[in-house]
Amino acid sequence: MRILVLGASGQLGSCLKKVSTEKNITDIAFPSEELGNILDEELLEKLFSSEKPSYVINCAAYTAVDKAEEDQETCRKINRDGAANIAKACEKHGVKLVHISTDFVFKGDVTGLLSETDKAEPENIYGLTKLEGEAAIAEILQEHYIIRTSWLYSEYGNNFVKTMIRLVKERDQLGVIVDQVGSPTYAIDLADAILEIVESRNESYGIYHFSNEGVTSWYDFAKAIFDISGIETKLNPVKTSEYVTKAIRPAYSVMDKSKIKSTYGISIPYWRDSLAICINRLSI
Ligand SMILES: NC(=O)C1=CN([C@@H]2O[C@H](COP(=O)(O)OP(=O)(O)OC[C@H]3O[C@@H](n4cnc5c(N)ncnc54)[C@H](OP(=O)(O)O)[C@@H]3O)[C@@H](O)[C@H]2O)C=CC1
Ligand SMILES: Cc1cn([C@H]2C[C@H](O)[C@@H](COP(=O)(O)OP(=O)(O)O[C@H]3O[C@@H](C)C(=O)[C@@H](O)[C@H]3O)O2)c(=O)[nH]c1=O
Repeated sequence: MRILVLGASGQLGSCLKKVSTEKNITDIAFPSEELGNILDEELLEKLFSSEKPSYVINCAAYTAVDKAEEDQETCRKINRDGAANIAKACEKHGVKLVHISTDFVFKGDVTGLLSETDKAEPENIYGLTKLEGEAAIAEILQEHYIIRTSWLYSEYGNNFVKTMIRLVKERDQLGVIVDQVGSPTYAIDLADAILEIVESRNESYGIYHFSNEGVTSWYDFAKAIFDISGIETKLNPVKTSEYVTKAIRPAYSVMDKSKIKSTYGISIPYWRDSLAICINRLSI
């Protein structure tokens, strides 16, 4: 059962590399962006023909949320058209697709758990193009799993945890938004869940929500990062209205994970426990 990972050099791709090695999964390929450019249909055709995967895991995306507001065209090309190109290749070659999406497809005005069937109404270009990518896949390919996740971090790539640890060295105090609430996700835990789904061969296609257990604000997340790291700093809670960004972010995006847990028997760690593991690995 060969697995092909696209977007392999990003944060989640790197976590998939680490977790697949730990799980002793060897029939898996991680092509570079040069060989696996999702905007190049001919290249994808060659890759699918040579690798002959049973599953593709797509981690490739445009993830610069603020930049996307001014760079709509590129963002849409990657998040919508790129996703469609992969789905077309999967359909042609009889391949199952695991695609990753985001809590930013939601508006963030519901203070309850968001289920897979709740209305998605993105407030920013990144979220909108990710939702368009989901729709394109669903139209082209039946054999798809779309996993929406939120607030991804790990020891790899760019993320909030690494940004906080960098900024604290540069500034004597930090202001972090306290009125945006969600669930952080250790990308290693997500990689583990994705590989469990693939290895289960359970063909319950459709949309799933996955994050770590628990709920927090960006401010409380930052506080936990510094507490666990033993870093003392002056951390100020700020309101969204006081922290100007190009993109609007959901005020409340907490996803219900019962579907993925009951379908695949996945047990999900509490966010603070996974954060401690990540910080421990970062400081090794
Ligand atoms: N990061 C987060 O907080 C969250 C992410 N997600 C979703 O999870 C998935 C993985 O995210 P993450 O690993 O953090 O993101 P990264 O930005 O770390 O990784 C995305 C990768 O895709 C690559 N890429 C961009 N364009 C192409 C292309 N045309 N062909 C092939 N590869 C390309 C990027 O390369 P390059 O760097 O060269 O552009 C990068 O290596 C994405 O679908 C994202 O939308 C969902 C919720 C939260
Ligand atoms: C760096 C920084 C950020 N913030 C705020 C801005 C924002 O509301 C929040 C997180 O900022 P970041 O830019 O790190 O993260 P952001 O890019 O908004 O993260 C999102 O990325 C995309 C890809 C997703 O899919 C989402 O689930 C989510 O993880 O923290 C502060 O308040 N103070 C700071 O010093």
